[in-house]
Amino acid sequence: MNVIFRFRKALNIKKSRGKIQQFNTKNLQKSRIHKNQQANIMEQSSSSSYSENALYFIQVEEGAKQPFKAYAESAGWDLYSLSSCNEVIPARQSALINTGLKIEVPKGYYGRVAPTSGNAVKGISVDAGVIDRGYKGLLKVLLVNRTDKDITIGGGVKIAQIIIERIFEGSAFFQKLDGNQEIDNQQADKIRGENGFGSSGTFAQQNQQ
Ligand SMILES: O=c1ccn([C@H]2C[C@H](O)[C@@H](COP(=O)(O)OP(=O)(O)OP(=O)(O)O)O2)c(=O)[nH]1
Repeated sequence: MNVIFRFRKALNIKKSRGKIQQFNTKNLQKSRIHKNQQANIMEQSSSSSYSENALYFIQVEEGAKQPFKAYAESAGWDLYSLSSCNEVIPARQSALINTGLKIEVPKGYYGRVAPTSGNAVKGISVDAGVIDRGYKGLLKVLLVNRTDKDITIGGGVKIAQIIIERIFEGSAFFQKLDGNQEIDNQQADKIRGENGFGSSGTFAQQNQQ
């Protein structure tokens, strides 16, 4: 699986014998590999073509940092706060921290945002964390402050990691007690787009009805 970091601006255009050579999926092999080889991530301009079998991290906000794999065999890519971040998470509360990135998850996978052990031992954990394929909104991390003191999340700090996991994409059936078989495709046909964080209903809303 290719892992690609797309810059908001087309940074990866290089001049070759007077011609402009632009990276796309056809010449990914020639793409400049990020300085840290262990990161196993290729930089690409935003105008390059798209493959549904690759993982893309797309920089959409100024100060968004490229995800990083610390070791070749790390399960996840580390995620960072925006360079301008200065968010206080009050004691025993949580806050959504923006990464400034969008993500394109490859077909057959989803992204799981998980805590890093380094943050967890300091009492900072992660909630929620399911990133659906087809989600077009900003990738945000729900950080939980489990300590009795307020914690300030500064700019460009490691907040979590994202692991890309396989999912089942076959048909689902609901068999009723009377033996009639129904397939409920109402939700499956909807396009998520930028909807998230309770767009399809929440526990609180159900209780209000
Ligand atoms: O930690 C998270 C969790 C979710 N999301 C985004 C991506 C995900 O695809 C979307 C919806 O998340 P989820 O399905 O968990 O939330 P929901 O409460 O069920 O919302 P919805 O009704 O919009 O599905 O929100 C994040 O950016 N960070």
